[in-house]
Amino acid sequence: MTKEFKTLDDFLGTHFIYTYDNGWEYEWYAKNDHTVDYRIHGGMVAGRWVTDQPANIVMLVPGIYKVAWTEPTGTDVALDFVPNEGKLNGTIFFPKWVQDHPEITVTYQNEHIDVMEAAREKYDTYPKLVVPEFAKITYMGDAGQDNEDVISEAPYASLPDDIRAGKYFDANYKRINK
Ligand SMILES: C=Cc1ccc(O)cc1
Repeated sequence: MTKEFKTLDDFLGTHFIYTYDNGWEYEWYAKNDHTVDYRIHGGMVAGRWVTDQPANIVMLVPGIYKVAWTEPTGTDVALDFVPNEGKLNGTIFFPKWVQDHPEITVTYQNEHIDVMEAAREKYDTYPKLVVPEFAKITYMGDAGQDNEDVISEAPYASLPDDIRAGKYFDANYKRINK
């Protein structure tokens, strides 16, 4: 995908894979102007995936986008995308309990919201773990808005490579092996 990002509409519906400078690999989709989906392929909570997370999504200046949300786990996230430069800056604010028990969050969160809410009550919030990192974008795809096929199964080892190799989506950005 080689388009130049200028407007908010250019950003909405875009599917990204990127690797943070600490080695953590994330896949993230701007589903619409108030919703994001993502899958985590590497790092402290690799294996976690989430759909339909409400988020605030704005364009700061042409081609630069800020996205922020708070999760049922109590984790807060702020991402600044500069897609024309192939990079972003993300800060993740983890409650202490996620650092202590990451395995609780490694699941399809949508089916376990009650588990996240119980854990955030049971365990400590502070001190938070703040992870501020730049990331390099390794894939961008024009999935269109509200495409339920983009993030629609659990992460597995070769998934980012399959997407980058063009083996995962057809010409209409639907999953090939469903
Ligand atoms: C905790 C979620 C999360 C999703 C995407 C990203 O880049 C960082 C954090």
